[in-house]
Amino acid sequence: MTQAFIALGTNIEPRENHFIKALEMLTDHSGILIQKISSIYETDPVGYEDQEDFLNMVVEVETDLTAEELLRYCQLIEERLGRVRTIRNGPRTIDLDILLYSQESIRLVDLEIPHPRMHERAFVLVPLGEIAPEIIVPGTGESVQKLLNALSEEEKAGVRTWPQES
Ligand SMILES: Nc1ncnc2c1ncn2[C@@H]1O[C@H](COP(=O)(O)OP(=O)(O)OP(=O)(O)O)[C@@H](O)[C@H]1O
Ligand SMILES: Nc1nc2c(c(=O)[nH]1)N=C(CO)CN2
Repeated sequence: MTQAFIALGTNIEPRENHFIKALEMLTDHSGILIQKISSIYETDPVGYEDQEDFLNMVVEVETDLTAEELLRYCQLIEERLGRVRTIRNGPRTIDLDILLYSQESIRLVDLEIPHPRMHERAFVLVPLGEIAPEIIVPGTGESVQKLLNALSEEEKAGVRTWPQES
């Protein structure tokens, strides 16, 4: 079994429902065992900013799928939940990104692990840091906590616990 981390994001309502359905589909696969689930965070959109806020979270799994098989299954979940690709970085019902697959570095045409943009994204590092602060991100030689500490206060302020207390 291999330890892997998957980031989930959604910014089309019903956002929480998309997370529930995606987690159900991950649970349903006999080759995937969910180990840890982070809190859900509400996050300012990064990249393309003229869109609704996201919900983001990270799950740790143990899997006997290869990294490519895991990618295909994540893409099946995206398809089943009705994801339509329009604008780059634009709105989505659900996005599943494989962040880490054991301590492997993988560079294929359609799969790069560690996820190439994870170390600069507070919406990934905050939930990942909640469940796996000590994990080293291959290629950087740094722990998730260290990468998180390197982000600016402004970047971290774009990631808030959810639901918000009123
Ligand atoms: N680690 C990875 N996890 C998921 N998809 C990946 C990964 N590495 C490469 N990809 C590829 O990225 C392609 C584009 O993914 P997608 O449309 O979800 O991008 P995006 O979510 O808009 O942007 P980003 O990748 O910056 O989060 C997918 O078809 C997939 O093959
Ligand atoms: N806050 C936030 N911003 C994003 C997200 C995301 O999941 N959360 N995903 C993107 C492309 O994958 C682009 N921008």
